Order: sequence, then C-alpha cells, then structure tokens
Amino acid sequence: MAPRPSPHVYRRLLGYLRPYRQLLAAGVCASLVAAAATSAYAWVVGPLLRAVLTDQPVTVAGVSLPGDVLLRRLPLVVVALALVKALAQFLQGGLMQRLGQRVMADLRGFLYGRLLGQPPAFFERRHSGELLSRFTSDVPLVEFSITQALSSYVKDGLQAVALLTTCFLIDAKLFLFTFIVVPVTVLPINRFARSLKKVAARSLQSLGALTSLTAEQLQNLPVVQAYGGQTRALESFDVEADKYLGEMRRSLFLRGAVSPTVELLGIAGVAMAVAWGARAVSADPELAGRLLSFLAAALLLYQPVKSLSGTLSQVLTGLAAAERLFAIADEPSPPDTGDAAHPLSQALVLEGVKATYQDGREALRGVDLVVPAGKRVALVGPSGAGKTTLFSVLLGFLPSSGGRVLWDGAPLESLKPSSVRGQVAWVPQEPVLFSGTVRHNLRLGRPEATDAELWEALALAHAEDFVRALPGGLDESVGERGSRLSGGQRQRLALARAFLCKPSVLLLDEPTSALDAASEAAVGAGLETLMRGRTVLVIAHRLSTVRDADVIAVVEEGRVVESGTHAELLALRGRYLRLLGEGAVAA
Ligand SMILES: Nc1ncnc2c1ncn2[C@@H]1O[C@H](COP(=O)(O)OP(=O)(O)OP(=O)(O)O)[C@@H](O)[C@H]1O
Repeated sequence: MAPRPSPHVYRRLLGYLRPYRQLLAAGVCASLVAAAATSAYAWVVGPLLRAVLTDQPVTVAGVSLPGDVLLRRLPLVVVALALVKALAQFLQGGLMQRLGQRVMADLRGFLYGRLLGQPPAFFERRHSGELLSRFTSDVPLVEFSITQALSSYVKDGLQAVALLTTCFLIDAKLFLFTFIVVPVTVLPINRFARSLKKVAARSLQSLGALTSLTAEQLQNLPVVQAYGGQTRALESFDVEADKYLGEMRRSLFLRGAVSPTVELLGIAGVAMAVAWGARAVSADPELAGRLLSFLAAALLLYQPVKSLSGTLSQVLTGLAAAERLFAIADEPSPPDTGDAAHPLSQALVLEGVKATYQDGREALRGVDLVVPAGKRVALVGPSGAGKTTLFSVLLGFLPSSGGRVLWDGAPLESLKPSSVRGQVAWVPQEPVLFSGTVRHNLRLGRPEATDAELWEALALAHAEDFVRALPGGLDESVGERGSRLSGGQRQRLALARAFLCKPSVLLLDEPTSALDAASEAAVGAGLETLMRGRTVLVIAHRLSTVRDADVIAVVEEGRVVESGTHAELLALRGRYLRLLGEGAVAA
C-alpha cells in the first residue's frame, strides 16, 4: 500500500490524542499561564529600565509612579512572574510528556496487534530485521516528535502568539514594520520541510536495511564464521552503513540549516526595529519606554521561535517514520470471522486442494484425502513434496487456491480461523519454546490452566519427572528458545503444551532427528499418549509410525499419489515401496 500523504498521517496521529483530552487541556492551560507570564515580563521590563535610567515618574498600567517606588516594587513583581512561569512550565512539560508516552504506548500496541494478526506470507515478504527496526527506530522517532511537538507547539506557539500580541499592543506601527519579515521566513522553511521529509524517509529506509543485514548475520554467526564469511559480512555492512551515512549527512545538513535561517531572518527584523525605533525616539522621547518593552518582547520571542523551528524538523522526521508505521499497520489481514468449529466428529476431507505461494510456486496441485475422525493418517513423501504446505493450508496460514477442505462437511472458509486453530494442535518438528518459565511456555495455548492441569499434561507427555527435578520446577526458566533444556526435553514440553489445548485434531511433524535413543523413547511414549483417541495427520519419519497408521498417503509433487494401509501399499509395489527403499522413512 502506498504511504498516505502526511496531512492525513498527522491527523491520524492526532486522533490518538482523543482519549486523553483532559490531560491535553490541563497541559494547554499550564502553557497559557506560562505564556502570559512571559508577556508580562516584557510589560514590566520597559518601565523598570526607564526608572533605572531616568529620575522621572513612569506610567505603568495607567498609573504614574515615582521612580524609587517602581524600583522597590517591580523586582518583586519580576520574581513573582518568574515563579509563576517556572511552575507553569514544569507542569506543562510533565503533562505533555505523559500524554506523549501514553499515545505512543497505544500506537506501539496497535502496530504489534496488527503484526500478530498477519499470516506467515506477510513475514516472508519482509525481513524480520526490517520489522524490528520499525519498533526500535521508527516508533521512538514518532514518539519523540509527538512528545516534543506537543510540548513545543503548545508552549512555544502560545508564547510566540502572546509575545507578538504584546508587541502589537505596545506599538502597532513598530510591530508591522518589524514583523513584515515573518511571512518571508515561511517560504524557505516550507522548502526545507519538503526536502527534509524526503531525506528522512530515505534515511529510515536505509537504517532498516542496515538493521536487517546486521540481525541476519549475527543470528547466523556460527555459520558465517564456519564458512570464513566475516570479511564479506563486514564489506556488505560497510556498503549499507555508507549509504546510511550519506542519507544522514543530507538530513543533518538540512536540519542544521533550518534554525540558523530562521534566526538570521529574525535578527534582521529586530535590527530593523532598532534602527527605525532609534530614529523615532529622537522625534518622540515618550516612545523610549515603549521601545524598550517592545525590544524585550521581540528578544523574548527568539527562544520560542528557535525552538519551534527545531521542532519542525523533528516533526517531519517523525511524520516520515509514522508513514512507514502506518503502511505496515494498514496491510490487510485475513478476517477472523465465520462459524465456530466444533470438535471433529466425522471427517476432515480434502477435495482437489491446490495451494500456490506468493512467488507463484504451486506447492499443492490437487490433493484428495480423507482423514476420518479418530483415525491416524500418515503422510510420507520426498522432500519438497508439499507435506508441510498441506499443514499450512489446514491451519489457515496459506489460503487454498482451488478445491475444498471440509471439516465435518463444512467448508473450511466458512469457519472462523481462530476456532479451527483452537481445535487443532500443531506440533512442529523443531519444538518452539520462548524465553520464560516452564509454566509460561505450557500456558501458551491455555493461559487459564491451573498448576494441577499443567502437571497432568506434563505426566501425559512423559515430562513430569524432569520438570520435578528442575530446581525451580514450573518456575524454572528455560532460556532463550529453550536453550537450557535438551532437545528431547524441549520436545516433551511442546507435547505437554499440545495436551493442554485438548485438541480434537493433531497435526504432527514427527520429531525424530537430533534425538538420542533414550530421548526418542521418552518422546515417542509421550507422542503415543497424545495421539490416542484423536484424529491425527502426521508427517511420518519413522517406520513404526507409518506402520501403525490407519491410512498412509504418499505425497509427491503436490498430490496424493497412493494411499492405503502399510500392507496394502507394500502389495501395490509402487511409490511407497520405492520410498521405503530410498530411506525416506527411517527404520
Ligand atoms: N514459503 C514458501 N514460498 C515459496 N515456496 C515454498 C515456500 N515453502 C515451501 N515452498 C515450496 O513448496 C514446495 C513444497 O514444500 P513443503 O515444505 O510443503 O515440502 P515438504 O514435503 O514438507 O518437504 P520436507 O519433507 O523437506 O519438509 C517446495 O517446492 C518448496 O520449495
């Protein structure tokens, strides 16, 4: 999807403020107080300086006061104003930061939620490193631009408006003369803004590529090292890093140029005011006090205007990042709607099922298969035949491009995908564990499971003894991807997790490789218990599994080419026999 234009993105970001209207209102109030206090400085500075420089009585707010009274009272007023301003700014900063943080937490949660709903095909098109860079680089940029922008736009914007109004009220003619330059500043800023946004988008893209490259090389470092690929890895890193540096150089140049340009134009305006004012004062000495207040207000304008122009460049970078975030979040995800799937009671029937990957490869070319409820069907076939693809279709990860899958007679598309997955337990060949405790890993499919249920599942998976022997028991941490457990132990935890889901259908990619004989026996015993009484579709790697199956389906080139019992298929003396001869199924 093409990135949306930025006004839309900005409006969309502002939409995230809606739930926090009160916080925003409180922040704006605090800013108003701070802005009023800043303007009041300008009003008192002129009379104060006049009282210091001359002996004559000075008029403040229509009251004529002698110089010594003014000198006694005005410093107290200045301190009081400073106090009010400091307090208001402190409040304003805190409130706006809190608001920005909440908005960003919502945005981050929204993005993550959208990612979690995407099918595997979405992730195949993107590098995980690139997606990570959205969280690690883009989200903080948006966050910074929102918190900074809110704070600065409200605080500095109000102060600038208050000070400009003050200048106008002090002397309208002088105001018009001085600030004639203001519209002139808008033109270069606008040009800067457009170029800066383009450069920011390019540098973010470049950073994403750099993150992807680094993540992939580091994740697979042992292989990179084993093949002596460090130099090549470093070279490709340097190429990407140079690209990123080039984009950043352009971005920093533009960012650096905004503030000085605004500053230069502002100072030119003030210089003109001084020149004009000096001439006007010689004609009208009464103007001197007003001129001092005017200049004080104009100089006080310097800080908010400088801060606003700095904010502008951050906001533009943040907008470019937000555009990238929304482009990802707006990718359509398959809807989770339809009828609820009930436990399978009759059969799972596949009629001419076809499936094509995004690159156009047709991995299933018309699979016909009946999996009767409560029976075991073993899939055998050479590597690349389409066995795993079949599981992807059944789990709703890959839509079928032809044919039908019927769940007790109901087409799979008519059933709610999450309810089908609720009925199905998928045990992949390589168990997937997450860093966290044993309990955390077991509860993946059933977060509400009690400890008693966890122990029951562990016992059924033949994993109870080893978990009891762990110092922390259920609270023992398993390490990243379960690295603190053996392969067999990881596999048995994965089985216990499947038990907890109480599935009616089991999709099993039989775990055999990388297990020693003792582990294999334990895992095999757990598997046997898991399969008992359930409808099982198993990608078989062991002869015993194939022999025990009620139906064996031989898959080749995306089709079921033979099916029957072990004895029937042996008698056929066809593909099955040849597969056994080729060692596709281990003894
Ligand atoms: N994500 C993908 N994108 C494109 N093609 C794919 C993808 N996954 C698998 N394929 C292709 O689809 C075909 C079937 O693959 P599949 O993984 O289903 O085979 P398999 O029978 O499970 O093989 P193995 O026993 O080696 O795991 C293969 O030609 C494979 O290259």
